[in-house]
Amino acid sequence: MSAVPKIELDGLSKAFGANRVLDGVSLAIAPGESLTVIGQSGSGKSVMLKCILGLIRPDAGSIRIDGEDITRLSERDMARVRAKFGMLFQGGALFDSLPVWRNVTFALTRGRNRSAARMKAIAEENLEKVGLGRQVLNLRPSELSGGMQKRVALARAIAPRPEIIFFDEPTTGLDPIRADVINDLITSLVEDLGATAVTITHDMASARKIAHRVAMLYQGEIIWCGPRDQLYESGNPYVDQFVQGRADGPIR
Ligand SMILES: Nc1ncnc2c1ncn2[C@@H]1O[C@H](COP(=O)(O)OP(=O)(O)OP(=O)(O)O)[C@@H](O)[C@H]1O
Repeated sequence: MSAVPKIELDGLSKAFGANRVLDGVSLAIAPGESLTVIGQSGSGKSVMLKCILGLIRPDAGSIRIDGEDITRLSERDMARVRAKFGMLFQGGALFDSLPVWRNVTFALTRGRNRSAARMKAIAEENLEKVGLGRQVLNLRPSELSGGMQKRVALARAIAPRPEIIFFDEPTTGLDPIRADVINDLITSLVEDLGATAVTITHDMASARKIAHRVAMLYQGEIIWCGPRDQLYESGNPYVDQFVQGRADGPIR
């Protein structure tokens, strides 16, 4: 790991009333690393992600991006940090009232008036990276298949060339073959862009394929973090039960 992690969480804690969701999460992610976060439903994966994105303020602990603690930044400074982030939302979250090219360039225009021809050219270039042709530029998202919509959402996430990309369950709802196509795309995009990637997933095949390392969140803490090829031989009974999807074991 290089001297300054791209993302560093230290003692991150967040409770909602009596519900202690994050209870001292510590994790360092190196520049260019792809990390996958696994854990049961309700274990706090999304809350962790929202803390990093600055959407939820943690109760304690620090979040460093390129060494800068972002937990107490003003909204204006947070906007500067957010410009480093790209996000692929669960379900794509495309705007159906806008054609594909406007969806892809959404973060680039941010309501400003930009040349449509220039934006279409950028959309085309990014769609090509995810294997879609110019024939989809003027279509509405609802005119595309689910797999194609995911690709458009991916093109939108990478269009601003973010330094850090967050993927929230990128393969959910896709058949295994399409899911694997998305896994390959994520792997090559992250490599191409040299981006740091954090992916939340319930899909173990995807976790193993796209991650350099996998971290498991359980009862508010990272209970295991290791290279993807050790996921099935972690020696940790909680991880074992989870990745094998067994009802029996220490997790109730
Ligand atoms: N804004 C909020 N207010 C109160 N409780 C919240 C809020 N956001 C999340 N929680 C609670 O935090 C816990 C963790 O939720 P979170 O969405 O992070 O789980 P998750 O691991 O992402 O689950 P899933 O895999 O099902 O998406 C849950 O008990 C949830 O009810």
